[in-house]
Amino acid sequence: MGFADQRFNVNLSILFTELPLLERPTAAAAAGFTAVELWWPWVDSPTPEQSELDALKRAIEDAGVRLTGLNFYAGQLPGPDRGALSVPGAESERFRANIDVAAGFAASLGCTALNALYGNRVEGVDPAEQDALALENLTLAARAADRIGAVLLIEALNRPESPRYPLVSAPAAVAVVDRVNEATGLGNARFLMDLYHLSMNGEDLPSVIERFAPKTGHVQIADNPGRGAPGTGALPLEDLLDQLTKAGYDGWVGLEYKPGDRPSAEAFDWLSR
Ligand SMILES: O=C(O)C(=O)CO
Repeated sequence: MGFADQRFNVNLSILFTELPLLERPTAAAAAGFTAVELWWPWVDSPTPEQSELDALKRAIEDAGVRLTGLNFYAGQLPGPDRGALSVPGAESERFRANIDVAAGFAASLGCTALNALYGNRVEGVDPAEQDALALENLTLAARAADRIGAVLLIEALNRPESPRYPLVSAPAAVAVVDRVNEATGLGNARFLMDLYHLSMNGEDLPSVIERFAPKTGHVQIADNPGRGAPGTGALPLEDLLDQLTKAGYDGWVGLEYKPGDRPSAEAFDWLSR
């Protein structure tokens, strides 16, 4: 086994960002990829004009790539926001308004994985209140995902870069996955195992894989330190992905890393090594 045996897709919200959004799918195809994923591209707008959605859909179709993952509206990523669904008031309303738009867009491209970032803790608001709101919103999102035959992903981020995000360990994110599945009875909530974020939290990655591979609906990678391409840091990513395969994970692996001081098209040399 090895990198050659994995199905990689490119995250177009962190790679190829030197290009306008609509040019990124073609650039990913030119770099040899058949699938892409995206954070919600309109950071200020959970409900963009239909013409904007249509233009992105056309760009993805014309490039001949598949959209395999899409984040719901989550505010400004990778910061200062880290999601909207647990944030009472306007942000929660934006998330709710986005649910059907994001699910409709995903469905129009045959995308079957929707990632719902939880949101930061808000000072002065009881965490229990935020968690109750989150469960309500995640339940709505899971139902919308189910209507289009998709899974709802729940991701752990890392504490150093997202100190106010409450899901900063694999068990914490998986506990939310379980709560959502209990609430909906649908079973379509899954863990998004981002090996970079988990390693930043100091987690024992082989043991995370052993425990949680069966509940994992998507995997993302970047090396650590630096959130760069595999080989730029110290993570044994090839071995970890092999372990995931052996544990039964056969889904996509999202390349969610920064290209560094070079054009994104040159950030895939590790694949041919
Ligand atoms: O905000 C981040 O860093 C993410 O990984 C979002 O998916």
